[in-house]
Amino acid sequence: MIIDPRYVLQVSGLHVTVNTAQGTVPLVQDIHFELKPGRVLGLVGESGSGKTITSLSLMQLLDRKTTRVEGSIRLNGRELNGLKADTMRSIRGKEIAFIMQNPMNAFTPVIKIGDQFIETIRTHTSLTKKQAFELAVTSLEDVNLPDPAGIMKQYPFQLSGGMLQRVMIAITICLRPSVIIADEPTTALDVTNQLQVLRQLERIRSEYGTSILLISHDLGVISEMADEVVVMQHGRIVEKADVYQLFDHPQHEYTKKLLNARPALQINQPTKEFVML
Ligand SMILES: Nc1ncnc2c1ncn2[C@@H]1O[C@H](COP(=O)(O)OP(=O)(O)OP(=O)(O)O)[C@@H](O)[C@H]1O
Repeated sequence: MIIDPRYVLQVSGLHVTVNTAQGTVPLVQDIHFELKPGRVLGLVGESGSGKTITSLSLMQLLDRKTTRVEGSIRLNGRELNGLKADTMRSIRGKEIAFIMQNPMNAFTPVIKIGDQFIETIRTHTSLTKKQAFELAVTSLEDVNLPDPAGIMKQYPFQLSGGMLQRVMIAITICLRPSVIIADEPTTALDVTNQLQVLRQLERIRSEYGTSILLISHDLGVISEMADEVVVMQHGRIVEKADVYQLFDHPQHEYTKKLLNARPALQINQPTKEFVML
């Protein structure tokens, strides 16, 4: 495979299979896409089309005992597929980060937010505890959370889902990864919190040049945020296009069906409020 410096992430020939009692089952097949610096690539498709499996395989987070990942995943030219778990741990968070749908799953319930935040920073940097605390507080301010020092002393369950999602974004951005994979980052949130989270992602992209792989079933969010879009069905990519091209001139029948199925209200509402904020 030729390494192209125009891309931060190059995924090529990605196949994922899982071992089941019935034998080996393919989950995603023949996935190819690229992510350019400072751009947002939207990944859409109905439930079960393979979006989460794709993102977990990029992060090398699938169970290595039961699943097999083939193909190439190059992050800034470096092959991630097959890296040792330890090496991958040092890359995850620092160079490629994951924002998941349910932020509660990202935190250990019995450890205070501040301790988890500081530990993540110190795992990837040589900062002292005090410096890491200061960086964490600045990062929480950055995502417009009130009373960051107070939040540092709280346990995850003491925060709302929207606040926790923004804490996760704060942790993600303070390490300035070159790629963020956001898997349905707003699905579990109410409209106000959805808009806050989308604004933060947009700010990270424009201020730090972070590339974002945005997985969403919400085509309103995708049309607002993405530069390019990949459409998945039954574990395969059926269409890949510039966002305007995809929405104005969808080529594949499945894409046309997805676009026709979107509720008119949902696509207009967030767009309007998003622009106003
Ligand atoms: N461990 C597993 N064993 C068998 N099948 C699996 C396993 N993990 C996932 N699958 C199947 O792989 C397919 C893709 O799942 P995936 O979670 O990637 O879909 P998705 O597009 O992210 O859906 P959603 O939008 O609902 O999150 C699904 O049919 C799912 O049932």
